Amino acid sequence: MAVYTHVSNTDLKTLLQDFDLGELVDFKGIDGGIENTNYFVTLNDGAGKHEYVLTLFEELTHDEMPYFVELTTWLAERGCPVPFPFKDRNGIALKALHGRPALLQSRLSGNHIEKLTPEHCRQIGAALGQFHQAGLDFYMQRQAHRGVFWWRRESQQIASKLSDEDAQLLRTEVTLFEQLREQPWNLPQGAIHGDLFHDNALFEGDQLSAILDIYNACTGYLLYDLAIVANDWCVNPDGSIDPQREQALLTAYGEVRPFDDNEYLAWPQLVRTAAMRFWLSRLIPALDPNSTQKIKDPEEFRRILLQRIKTPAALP
Ligand SMILES: Nc1ncnc2c1ncn2[C@@H]1O[C@H](COP(=O)(O)OP(=O)(O)OP(=O)(O)O)[C@@H](O)[C@H]1O
Ligand SMILES: N[C@@H](CCO)C(=O)O
Repeated sequence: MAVYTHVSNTDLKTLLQDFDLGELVDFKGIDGGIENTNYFVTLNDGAGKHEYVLTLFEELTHDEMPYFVELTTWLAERGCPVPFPFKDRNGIALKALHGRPALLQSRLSGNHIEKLTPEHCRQIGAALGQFHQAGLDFYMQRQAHRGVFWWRRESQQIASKLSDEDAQLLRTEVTLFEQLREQPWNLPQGAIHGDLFHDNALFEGDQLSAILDIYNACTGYLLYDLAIVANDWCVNPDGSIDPQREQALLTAYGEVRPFDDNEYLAWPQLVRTAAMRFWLSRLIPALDPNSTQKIKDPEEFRRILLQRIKTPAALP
């Protein structure tokens, strides 16, 4: 379960003294997630009970947090269904608990979807288009934590633990992305989510109600963000792509933010780069005997990468 840092009743009551949100009724650690510690928190403000989420950040530092506080507030104000942090009575959202950055956020309603349909993909495509449009004039920048510099370094460090074939596959993808960056394509960039897997979305019935876990957000190619979504939302368990779901995703996204000409050229590589990035981030803890992180299967993304190489992707 993803409670890495234990929060006691007293910790929480002390934190809540800074806010005017009500009395603590209940709180409970959340099972899902692998990076951060999350608790559902119930408060009573006298008029009734309200639900919140307390997140303690296990990897991000205090210095990195203002980007996320500002971005989530910015996006929520522009109608994106993202949780936003509450400010205490001094106007401060960013708190600290057990030395970790902590935020008390809105709890959004809805459930995770297990069986993805073209309609779910259409909705997430439109919502990601809206997210990117809303973020275009966002005033802060952040370099990706697991971006080009990270995968260049990590792919070299891990190579000795891989088969020659896999090490070569990683090297090739890192090089191909570097070649893409050198093209004079001027691909649209902005604030991207960076990890919009379907387990980071909630649906109320069949309506998208929340986009969660924005803490991989950074400044990057908008199309790369869409590639991350396509590789998770539109893929079958064997790594093959479901063309109907992918068509629904890309068409809905393109209706909100029409693609630039050069994005058509970049797409076949960006879906490969996105598959490589998650293959690598899953390989690192899986091959580290001392890792305390919950392990997700790296093979899934190796299969997707091979599939994307075998059948080059195309934007509609
Ligand atoms: N604001 C929220 N509203 C409703 N549910 C939430 C909220 N925040 C978190 N959750 C629930 O907690 C789960 C874990 O949260 P989250 O995905 O942010 O954790 P994480 O460890 O940061 O994630 P990841 O494994 O994707 O890195 C979510 O999948 C969701 O079920
Ligand atoms: N969504 C990521 C984990 C969180 O960053 C994965 O499935 O590998």
